[in-house]
Amino acid sequence: MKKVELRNVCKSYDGPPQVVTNVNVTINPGEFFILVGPSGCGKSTILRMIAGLESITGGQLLIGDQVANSLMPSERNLSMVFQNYALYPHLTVKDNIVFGLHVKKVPKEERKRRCEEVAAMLGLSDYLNRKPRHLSGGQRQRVALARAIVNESPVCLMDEPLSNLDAKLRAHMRAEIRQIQRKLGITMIYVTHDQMEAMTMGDRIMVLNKGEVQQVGHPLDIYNHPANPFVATFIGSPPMNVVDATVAHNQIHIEGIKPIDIMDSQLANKEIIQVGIRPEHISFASKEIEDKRRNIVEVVNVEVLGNETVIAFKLGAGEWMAKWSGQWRVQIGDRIPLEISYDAISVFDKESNELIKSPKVSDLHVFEHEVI
Ligand SMILES: Nc1ncnc2c1ncn2[C@@H]1O[C@H](COP(=O)(O)OP(=O)(O)OP(=O)(O)O)[C@@H](O)[C@H]1O
Repeated sequence: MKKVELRNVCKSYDGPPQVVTNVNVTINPGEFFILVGPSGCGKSTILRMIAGLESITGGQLLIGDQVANSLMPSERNLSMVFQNYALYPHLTVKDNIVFGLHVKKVPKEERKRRCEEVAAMLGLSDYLNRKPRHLSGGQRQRVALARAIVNESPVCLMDEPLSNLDAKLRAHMRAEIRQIQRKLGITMIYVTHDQMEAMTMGDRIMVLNKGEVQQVGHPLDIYNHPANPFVATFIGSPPMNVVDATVAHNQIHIEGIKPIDIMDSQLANKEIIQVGIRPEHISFASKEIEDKRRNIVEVVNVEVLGNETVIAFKLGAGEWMAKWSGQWRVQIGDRIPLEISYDAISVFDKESNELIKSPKVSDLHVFEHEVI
């Protein structure tokens, strides 16, 4: 286990513009840390700088307590799993797994022991004499993982390792990678563009956009308190609905719905704001709800996801989405009553984009530790 620290790390290829700007973060020993963001935001570049496959143009990289900027990749004591697995096609699974140990001149008996151990852990024991072309995508992915683990490096880097797998296998491998990382206690730095993967796997997530860090935090903290509208709409599916609004007479005015009463003083001195609301925080407004809080909207699309229903509806000049648990018989063209309450919304500053107010989280369930 080792920590990895980036201090003001920057990267530009052949002069401006910078593709990575002033990244500051300390990744703790044994942590599962995720870099997530849209295509081209600089995730792979950061990972490759940590691996030593790309030079660092500014700032400092520390691995453990050692400044690593100018160390060769082989001197950094890291293992790496790439998107395309990068297996040697002419070598068997066994030889692929122990290739790095061979290079490091680990004795033969030790190589055999470690290979068998890791193969058993990943369900590869029956395939050790096969060539990669005779394996399925998931099995190849496991070989790449085995090759990274067998090195017993304290830090492992993964660049979109699951993107070539089908949805079911991807979900399975997510859990498997997470369990192995826990078991071995390695520090994991994992790149993905998939916010769901980031939410489900990471101890902490770093959200990037255009080479800049938007927010670093625990998945639920980011979900509940996104630092700005970019993070709010990137994390969560369907994304948070975000719209410009005005503040007047102690009410928030949003085009297409009735004014929302402001219940605290957080918005004093604001005239223009951005309001966000997660689809699951838009509620169905029953008849008992007073008229000034009921909004009748027109449904433009319905997606039934088993025990959840996603409803898209017109709002002002745009479209919003609501997500309700349970099964709802709603049709395109129906007019349905909704409530958007002050407690449910997020508010962002219009100029700085910073979060001013988060919704009240009412459905956080906490298990107390039980002694049996
Ligand atoms: N060798 C290179 N020369 C010039 N620009 C590059 C080079 N490699 C990457 N870039 C640019 O750097 C930026 C960040 O690329 P990077 O591959 O790190 O993004 P990413 O977030 O990993 O994207 P993706 O999810 O699509 O892999 C992009 O704008 C890309 O075009």
